[in-house]
Amino acid sequence: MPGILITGSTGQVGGELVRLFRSQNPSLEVHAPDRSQLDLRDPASIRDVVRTLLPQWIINPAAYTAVDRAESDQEDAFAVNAEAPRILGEEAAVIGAPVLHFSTDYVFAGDAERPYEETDLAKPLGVYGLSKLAGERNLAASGAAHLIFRTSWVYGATGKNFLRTILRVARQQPQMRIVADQHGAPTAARDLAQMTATIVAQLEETAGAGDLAEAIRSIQGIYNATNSGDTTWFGFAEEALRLRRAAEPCISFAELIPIPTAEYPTPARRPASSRLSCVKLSRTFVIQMRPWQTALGEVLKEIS
Ligand SMILES: NC(=O)C1=CN([C@@H]2O[C@H](COP(=O)(O)OP(=O)(O)OC[C@H]3O[C@@H](n4cnc5c(N)ncnc54)[C@H](OP(=O)(O)O)[C@@H]3O)[C@@H](O)[C@H]2O)C=CC1
Ligand SMILES: Cc1cn([C@H]2C[C@H](O)[C@@H](COP(=O)(O)OP(=O)(O)O[C@H]3O[C@@H](C)C(=O)[C@@H](O)[C@H]3O)O2)c(=O)[nH]c1=O
Ligand SMILES: [Mg+2]
Repeated sequence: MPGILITGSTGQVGGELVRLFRSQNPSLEVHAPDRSQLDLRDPASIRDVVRTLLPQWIINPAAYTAVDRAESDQEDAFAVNAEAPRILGEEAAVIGAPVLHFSTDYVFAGDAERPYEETDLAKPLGVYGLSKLAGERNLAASGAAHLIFRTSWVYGATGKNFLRTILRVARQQPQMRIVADQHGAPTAARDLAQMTATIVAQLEETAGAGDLAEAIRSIQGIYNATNSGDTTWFGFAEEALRLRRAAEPCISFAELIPIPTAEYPTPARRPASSRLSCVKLSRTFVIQMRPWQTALGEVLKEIS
């Protein structure tokens, strides 16, 4: 039965997308194959799944997201982040299904003094960013109607993310050293899913009985999509612990110590400023993303 194909459903954004689409419209077929049913490192597996399911939409939040590990695992990072979007795009083009894809602020070098716009020059500092940039370009060249959402610093109540690391370690250690000179926008996975569902509904409405892929082509391309406002990793951790302390006054949490990036060496370099301007998104789709603090407060209520 036709419907939506969502990759990466065990991940943060994929999980939220599956939950949201299933709850919004129980009669919609939501196909959410896991890695055992759809291995994105394997082009034959991708082609097989798309040709069998013939979805009306393909949403691809799956990715190789281990930023540091990617430095020594280029092959897998590029297979999942660069080649899979190409193959998905090629198959989507054949069946006329639009592809909604996710990318990252880490495509930028991070030396800009203002928020990056979609047309700014991308110049990744590491393998993860390079592989994601290649994925954007491969999808764009595939012939599929597509939207690429560049987002940043994704977190949720479950999964592997900075917020959950901070909350865990802050109960175990007296002090935590957190970089305070990398700037960006924390973005809730659920807000990205909500945004995606809103856009899908708008586009279906616009297309009406006409061709969905054709309706998308005139606006296809890259869209920055983050919660609004910005902070540093230190500021993000500080706000999370401030809210936690208010909710759990009897528990003692680590003291946070702001440090420069140079004092937190990692295999992959990260951008100093990867703030993204979301003006294009809000103009095109009439979407206003919430402030990151509001989203954080909501997500924290779900974490015990
Ligand atoms: N996390 C972040 O901070 C940011 C993420 N993004 C982008 O947003 C999107 C969503 O990220 P997020 O939800 O956080 O990612 P997660 O790391 O939470 O989830 C990644 C998903 O991809 C799946 N996956 C990875 N490799 C394969 C494979 N070979 N075959 C099949 N599935 C695979 C994982 O499956 P499994 O569980 O089996 O490993 C998992 O379901 C991605 O495109 C990411 O690049 C952009 C900016 C920030
Ligand atoms: C855990 C920890 C991290 N840090 C620093 C390291 C790094 O500079 C920054 C963030 O660390 P993390 O490794 O959690 O986050 P990182 O893996 O860099 O997160 C990135 O993931 C990919 C997928 C993206 O697309 C990006 O938008 C971004 O969210 O915080 C500290 O300073 N102290 C700490 O205790
Ligand atoms: Mg990480």
